[in-house]
Amino acid sequence: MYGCLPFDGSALFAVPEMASGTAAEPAVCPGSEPAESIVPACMFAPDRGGSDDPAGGEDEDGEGTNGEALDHIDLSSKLVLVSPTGEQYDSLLRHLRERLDEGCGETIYVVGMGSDGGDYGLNEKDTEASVATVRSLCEQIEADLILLRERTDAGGKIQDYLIRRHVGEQDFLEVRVAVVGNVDAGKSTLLGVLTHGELDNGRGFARQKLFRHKHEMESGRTSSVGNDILGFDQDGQVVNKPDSHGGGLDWSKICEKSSKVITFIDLAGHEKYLKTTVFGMTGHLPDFCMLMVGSNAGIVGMTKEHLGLALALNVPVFVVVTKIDMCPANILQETLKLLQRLLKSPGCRKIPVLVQNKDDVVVTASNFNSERMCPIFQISNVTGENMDLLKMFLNLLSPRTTYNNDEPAEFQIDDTYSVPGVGTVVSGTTLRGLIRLNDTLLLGPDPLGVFIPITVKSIHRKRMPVKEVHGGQTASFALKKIKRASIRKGMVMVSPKLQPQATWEFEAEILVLHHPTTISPRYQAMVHCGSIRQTATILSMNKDCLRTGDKATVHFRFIKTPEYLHCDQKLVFREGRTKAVGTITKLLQSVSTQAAKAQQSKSQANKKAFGEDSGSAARPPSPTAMQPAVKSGGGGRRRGGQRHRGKGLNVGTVSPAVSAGATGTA
Ligand SMILES: Nc1nc2c(ncn2[C@@H]2O[C@H](COP(=O)(O)OP(=O)(O)OP(=O)(O)O)[C@@H](O)[C@H]2O)c(=O)[nH]1
Repeated sequence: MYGCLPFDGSALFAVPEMASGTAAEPAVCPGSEPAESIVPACMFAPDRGGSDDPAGGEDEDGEGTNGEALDHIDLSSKLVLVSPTGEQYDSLLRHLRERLDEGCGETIYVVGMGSDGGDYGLNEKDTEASVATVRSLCEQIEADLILLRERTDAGGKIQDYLIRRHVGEQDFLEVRVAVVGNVDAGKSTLLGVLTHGELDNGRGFARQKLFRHKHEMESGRTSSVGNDILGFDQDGQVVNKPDSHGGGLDWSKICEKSSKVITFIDLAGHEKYLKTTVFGMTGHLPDFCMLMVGSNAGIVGMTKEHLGLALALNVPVFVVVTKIDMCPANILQETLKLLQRLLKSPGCRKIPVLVQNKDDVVVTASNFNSERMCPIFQISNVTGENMDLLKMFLNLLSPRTTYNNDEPAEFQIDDTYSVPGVGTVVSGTTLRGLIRLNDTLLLGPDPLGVFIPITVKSIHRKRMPVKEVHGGQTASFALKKIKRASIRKGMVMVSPKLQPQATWEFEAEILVLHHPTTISPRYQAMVHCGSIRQTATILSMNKDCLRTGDKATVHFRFIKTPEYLHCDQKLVFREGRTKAVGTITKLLQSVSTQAAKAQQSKSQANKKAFGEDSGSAARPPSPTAMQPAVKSGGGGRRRGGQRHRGKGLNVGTVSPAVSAGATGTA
C-alpha cells in the first residue's frame, strides 16, 4: 500500500542530508546557471529521448511524442502529419480524442517530432502542411490550437501547440491549486498580485484585497481557507478585471470569459492554523500544490511540514521562491541550494527543475503530471519579475481528475451557510458523476448514520448559477427544508444508487511522520479524510507501539459520529506535532441503514412521548446502541491527544467482537 506514497518516512521532518543518488545528476545546460545541480528544464524536453530522461520517465505506456504507438497503424514518423492517409488521419483523430479525454480537455501536441529515431524538425512547407492537418483534427474535435513555442533542430522547425477543447459558454475547466508555505512567504501577496493585476509595495498592499476576517487584516496572517480565482481566456490571457471602485472581483464575469479558471486555496502559513491547512489540503481536493518560499528566509518553519503533507496526499508540487527583488544573490543561491537538497532527499525523491524562460514553462508543464518533477519559479511580487512565466505555467495546468458522467454522483461537503432568502447552502466538491438541478440525492450520514433524500433546488459554480456540475468541479447547492445545524462538514450527498452506508470503524495502513514518544492503542487524534475532520481512537494495531517512521495497520474508531468512507482514501492523523498519514484499507463497522432508521424512529417517538424539542434530535447515539462495547470515555476526546487512561474504553473486548461481528461492512 505504501508503495504508492512517494515518501519513505520522516526524512522530511529532519534536516535533509544531501541526496545520494536519489535522482540522476544530469549535466547543466549551457547558458543556465542554476544553483548547484538543479535540473534545467531542457533536460525534460521531449527531444532528448527517453533514455537520458532524468526522471527515468520514458512514457509509461510506451507512447511516442504525440501518443502514436498504440495501434497497428504506423504514426511514428514526423512526416505523418504532412499528408496522412485516410486510415492514419482517423487514427490520429482517435489518439487526439483519447489524449484530450485524459487531459480533461487539454493536451500539448508537438509538430515536427517523430518517435522513429529520425532527425527532428520539418522544413517550412512540411510544417505548414502538418499544422493544417492538426488544425483540421482540432476542427473535428471542436478544439482550439494555440502555438506555445517554436524551436529548430537538425531537420528544421519543431512547434509545440496547446490543444484545448471548446467549452460551453457557461463552462470552463477548473483547476484547484493549494497555496502553502511558511508565514510571510508571500502567499496572500502573490494571490493578490495574480488575481488583481497590481504589483505589491513590499509592505502588504496586494494582500489587503484578500483578507477575509478582521483579525487577519490586523495581524496580516491568513487564518481561514480562502478561495481566489484567476481566469484565462482561450488565448491564455488573464481575464480578471477588478472593479475600479472597490477593487472587488466579479466571479461570474471572470467565469463567463474564461476557458480555464484556477481556484487558489489559500492556506494559512502559521503553525497555529495547521488544522485549517490540513483541512484545505484534504478537504478541498487540490489538483496541485504551490509551495511558497521567501528567498530571504529560506526553508523555515512550516515549509517542510507543508511539503510533507502534499507528498503524503500525492499532490504534485511546484515551488515559488518570492522576494527576489530584496534578496542578496548569495542568499538566494543558498535558498535554492537548500531547496534542491530538500526536494531530492530520500523523503521526497523529487527532481527540482528551475524554470527560467517560456521554453522551460512548456517543458515543465507538459511533464508535470509525472509527479516526480518539481518546477521552481523565482519571482518578485514587487517588480513582477518572472510573473509572466508563472501565469503561463498556471494556464497550462490541467485538472488531474478525469470524470465520467455515467458514474453515480458523489458530492463532499466542506462548508455550510445560511443565506438570507435562500436558506441552507452547502458547498463542496463533486467527486464523481453528474448532478443536475432537481436531482434527488441522499444527504448524510447524520449522527445515527442515516442518509435522507434531498432535492437540489439550485446550483452555483463560482457564484454563477448553473444547471449541472460534474466530477472534479466545486459547487454550492441550495437545499430546502433542512436546517444548517443538521449538516456538518464531511457529510456527503450521493446518488441513491450507491446505497450509502456510514462507518464507525475502519482499518488503515499508516506511517508515523512524527511523534515525540510512542503511540499505542487508545491513543486519540484528529482524522482528516476528504472533508471529514473528526477525532478517532486507535482500537488496535499490528504492533505494540508506534514511533516516528513506523508503519502499521491500525484499527480506528470515530468518537462522535459514523462517517461515509471509501477504501483507498488518503488520511492524515494528527494532534499537535504528532502526524501520521495513511490509506484506508478496510471499512469495519458500517451502520446498517435499517437499524439506523429504526433507531431514528425510536428516538423520534421518545421525543414525542417526552415532548422534546425537535432541535435536539441529532444527538449522537450511545455507541453501545450501535455496536458492542465501545464507550466514548465519558464524552469525547481529551485535549492534547493523550492516551485515555482508565475504564472508559474497553479496547481488549471491543476489537475482536467488532471484527467478528462486522455486519454490513463494505
Ligand atoms: N519585497 C517584497 N516583499 C514581498 C514580496 N512578496 C510579499 N512581500 C511582503 O511580505 C510580507 C508578507 O507577505 P504575505 O503575503 O502576507 O505572506 P503570507 O505568506 O501570505 O503570510 P500568512 O498569510 O501569514 O501565511 C508583506 O509585507 C508583503 O508586502 C516580494 O516579492 N517582494
